[in-house]
This record gives sequence, C-alpha cells and structure tokens, in this order.
Amino acid sequence: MSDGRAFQDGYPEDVAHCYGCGRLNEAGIQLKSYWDGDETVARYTPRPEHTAIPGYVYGGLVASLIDCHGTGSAAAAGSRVAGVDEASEPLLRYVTASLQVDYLAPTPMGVELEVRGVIEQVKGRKVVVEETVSAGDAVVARGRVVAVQMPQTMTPAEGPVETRLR
Ligand SMILES: CCCCCCCCCCCC(=O)SCCNC(=O)CCNC(=O)[C@H](O)C(C)(C)COP(=O)(O)OP(=O)(O)OC[C@H]1O[C@@H](n2cnc3c(N)ncnc32)[C@H](O)[C@@H]1OP(=O)(O)O
Repeated sequence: MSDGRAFQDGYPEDVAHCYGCGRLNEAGIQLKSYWDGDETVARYTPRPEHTAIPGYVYGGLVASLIDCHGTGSAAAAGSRVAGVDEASEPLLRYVTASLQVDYLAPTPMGVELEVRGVIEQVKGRKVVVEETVSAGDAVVARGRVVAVQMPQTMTPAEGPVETRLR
C-alpha cells in the first residue's frame, strides 16, 4: 500500500488466515506484497521444510508464492481502479479462480526469491496478473493468476480457526 504496509497487512482479520499470505497464520508463509511502480513485488526465502530434493525448492511452494502474490496484487489493483482509499478502507477481497505455473529452471534453496507481478487486466470483478519468480538473475518460474472478487456466499466460518478447518 502507499503507506509502506504490505497489501496483506490490510486484509481484515476474518480473512487473514490464508496459508500463503495470512499474517495470522503462524505456520504459514506470510507473504508480503508491495507496489513497485506499476508492478508488484514480494520477496521470500524458502524454509528447509519447503525442500523438493535436497538443495532445491518444492514446486508447490513456488506455486503458492505466485498464487498469493497474484491475489494480493489483484486486491491492490482492483481496489485502486475502484477508487478504494487504501489508507482508510479495506481492500476489495479476491480469491484465485485460475493458477497457471511454468517451471523454467530448478529453484535453489538458500536464496531469497523475488516474485514480480504485472497487472494485465482489471475487468469487472476479475483481475489477471502475470508473474515471474526469480532467484538472483535467473527466472525460475512464470505464472498467471486470474483472481475474482470473493462471492458474497464465501463467508469466513466462525469460531476458533482449528475447528473451522474440520
Ligand atoms: C483484502 C481482503 C483479501 C481477502 C482474501 C484473502 C484470501 C487469500 C486467498 C489466497 C488465494 C487462495 O488460495 S483463494 C482459495 C482458492 N480459490 C477458491 O476457493 C475459489 C473457488 N472458486 C469460486 O469461488 C468461484 O469459481 C469464483 C469466485 C472464482 C468465480 O465464480 P463467480 O464469482 O461466479 O465468477 P464469474 O461471474 O463466473 O466470473 C467472473 C469472471 O472471472 C472469469 N473466471 C471465473 N473463473 C475462471 C477460471 N477458473 N479461469 C479463468 N477465468 C475465470 C469469468 O470468465 C469472468 O470473466 P469475464 O467474463 O468477466 O471476463
């Protein structure tokens, strides 16, 4: 957001438990995404449990980074187009409709990964984000997220998070 906070820092508490980007999910990735000019950026260093084969990152983790950077970027871009005041109003809520990932090169462990997003389209309730994941100078994955505003029917379950998951 424009005040230096990550997009995900502005997610209301009832939707801040996502494994990839929820700041309240202590076991999760807690990805943080920001504007960088007209693009968006997030950085994350995978943990040992994110291993595929020793020395290389699990592809599902790479997909999670693309997924949550995509929905975060969609929330920021869609809200901006809708005239939401990022400083005082919650961002619009987006979920993933489509997640495409191409793995271009093995992703090394022990390196901070950079996820970049380009907003390809904002149309009605839909935002399309094109993304890359880089390890140093190497682009290791490309992705594309179609995010759609959360339907009114997709309301967060109530009660302690542990019981909501059953
Ligand atoms: C700040 C707080 C943050 C709060 C949010 C914080 C949570 C973080 C979430 C992290 C990411 C996740 O894991 S989210 C969890 C995984 N995702 C889900 O569970 C979503 C499950 N799917 C659904 O609920 C639904 O299918 C939706 C909402 C995605 C779409 O259904 P809908 O609402 O009926 O949408 P609909 O009108 O048909 O379509 C709207 C537009 O999107 C397009 N569209 C719809 N589905 C697709 C698709 N699979 N692939 C391509 N395009 C699609 C349509 O063509 C149309 O484009 P056009 O004709 O207008 O051009």
